[in-house]
Parts: sequence; structure tokens; C-alpha cells
Amino acid sequence: MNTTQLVQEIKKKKSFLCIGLDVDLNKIPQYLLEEEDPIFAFNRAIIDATHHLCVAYKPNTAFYEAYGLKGWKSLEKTINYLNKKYPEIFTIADAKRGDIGNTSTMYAKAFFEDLAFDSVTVAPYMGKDSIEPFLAFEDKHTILLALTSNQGAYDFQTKAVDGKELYKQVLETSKTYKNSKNLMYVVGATKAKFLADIRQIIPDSFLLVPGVGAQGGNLQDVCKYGMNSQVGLLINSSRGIIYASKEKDFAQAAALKAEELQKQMAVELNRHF
Ligand SMILES: O=C(O)c1cc(=O)[nH]c(=O)n1[C@@H]1O[C@H](COP(=O)(O)O)[C@@H](O)[C@H]1O
Repeated sequence: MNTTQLVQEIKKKKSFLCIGLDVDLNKIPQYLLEEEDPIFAFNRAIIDATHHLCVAYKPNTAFYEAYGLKGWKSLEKTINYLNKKYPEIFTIADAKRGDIGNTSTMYAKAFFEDLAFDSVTVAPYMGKDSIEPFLAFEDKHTILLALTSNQGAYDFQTKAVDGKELYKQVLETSKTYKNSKNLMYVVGATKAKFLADIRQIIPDSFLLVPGVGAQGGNLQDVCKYGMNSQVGLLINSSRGIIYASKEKDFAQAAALKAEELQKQMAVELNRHF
């Protein structure tokens, strides 16, 4: 899926919501544990109940890898289900990969070819030759960590190197990479005030913004400082949506939480467009 199609979906659904599928077997309704594949059963129900309210889903691979082979199978079934039943949805493998070139190529194949995700999150620390192998997949998107939502972001990302903050150097340098038009960036919702500066450097890029809900980020602030002429935002919430209820109504409860965010997004879209 390209960004033109993504923007069309955002305008059609009046939503730039990304739902994080971070499935923890201790937090899902316990009766689902009797299913052959509880993680997939949970995801399928959440997706069926919420797909009209969001434009993207983001499984964080840690939550699948934690369950070994079975977890990876659940991830595969989830992405296949999304691609087959809801091809208009933008899919993000939140894997935070990145390594020397030939290894990055294998990571890219895993998520773009074998699992057929539209995008993958990548850590920028190893630089150009660790990122360009992902960008070599021209019809896919590479989502680079720029300024993350956690407290540890202040350990390195906001520190000045040669007079400029590291996260700004990541943004500027990455623009020189081959096929950089297919880059998106992660900026935490908890860092909304930084978005004005970030938009000076990358006015046109899409941003994946996690950290509303459970981490306390504010949707209105993110829109105020981060929205661009093509919307340019995918705001993620995981726990705040998918764990709204542990009972039989869990999928409907998740849809209500998603709808709360979608309605706030519709207000923001009306304000900006
Ligand atoms: O890359 C990410 O998605 C990410 C980057 C970041 O800076 N902060 C962050 O929370 N995330 C991910 O976004 C999701 C946030 O989940 P909730 O806090 O439950 O909404 C998790 O999957 C995190 O791993």
C-alpha cells in the first residue's frame, strides 16, 4: 500500500488510528485459552470488531516471539488474515530490527516477503548500510525510530552530538539514503512538543506515534504540532484498546475504545481540512 492510498483511507474513515496487537495470554479473556490458537482467535475478533475505525494494525513481534514457534504461527495467521480480508489496512511489523547489510536484507525478507507486511520498524543506530537494505524493497515502508516515547529516549536521542540533537541527525541523515521517500518515523506521543521542530526537518513524512492511552500521551497535542497537509500521522494505541474487557464482550469493548479515539481524530481532521 502506498501513502496516497493510506491518506485516502484516512479521509474515508475519518481516522488515523493504528491498533497495536500486543497480545499477552495473561491479559486476554481466559476462555479463549481453550481455542487451538488463542492469540489468533483474539486478534481475529479484535480486527473484525475494529477494522472500520482504524487504518492500520501493528503487531509488536515481541508478543509473538515470546511464545516461540506457536507465537510466530499466530503472527503469520494474523497478517494473512489482514491481507486477505482487509487489504485496505496498512500493516506494521513492529520488530525494531537493523543490523549489518546482509543481515538487514534477511530481516527485510522476513517481514516484507515471507510475512508480507507493508512496513517494519527499524532502529537507526547502525546507520545507512543497516537501513538501505529495508529501503531496497521499493513498495514497502521502513519506519525509523526517531524520538521514542519512553524515558530512556533522553539518554541518547536528545543529546547533542556536534551541536545537534541525535534524533535530529537521524532525521536529517536518513533523508540522504537511497529511496528515502519510503521512510516513515516513530515519534512518541509523550514527546508531542518536539513535533514542531521535527516537522521543520521532515515536513512531508508520515509519523507513527505510539504512547497515547497507557503511556499518557495526548492526541490533541500530537495533532497540533505534528499534522501536515497530508495528515501525516498514524497514532497507535495497544493496551488502551485491546484490553478494554476480559469478558465475552472484549471485542465490542475494544471497538468502543477505538471509537472514542476515532471520534477525537474526526474532530482534528475537520479542524485541519
Ligand atoms: O515502535 C513503536 O511502536 C514504539 C515506539 C516507541 O517509542 N514507543 C512505543 O511504545 N512503541 C510501541 O508501541 C506500543 C505501545 O503500546 P501501548 O502503550 O500499550 O499503547 C508498543 O508495542 C511499543 O513497543
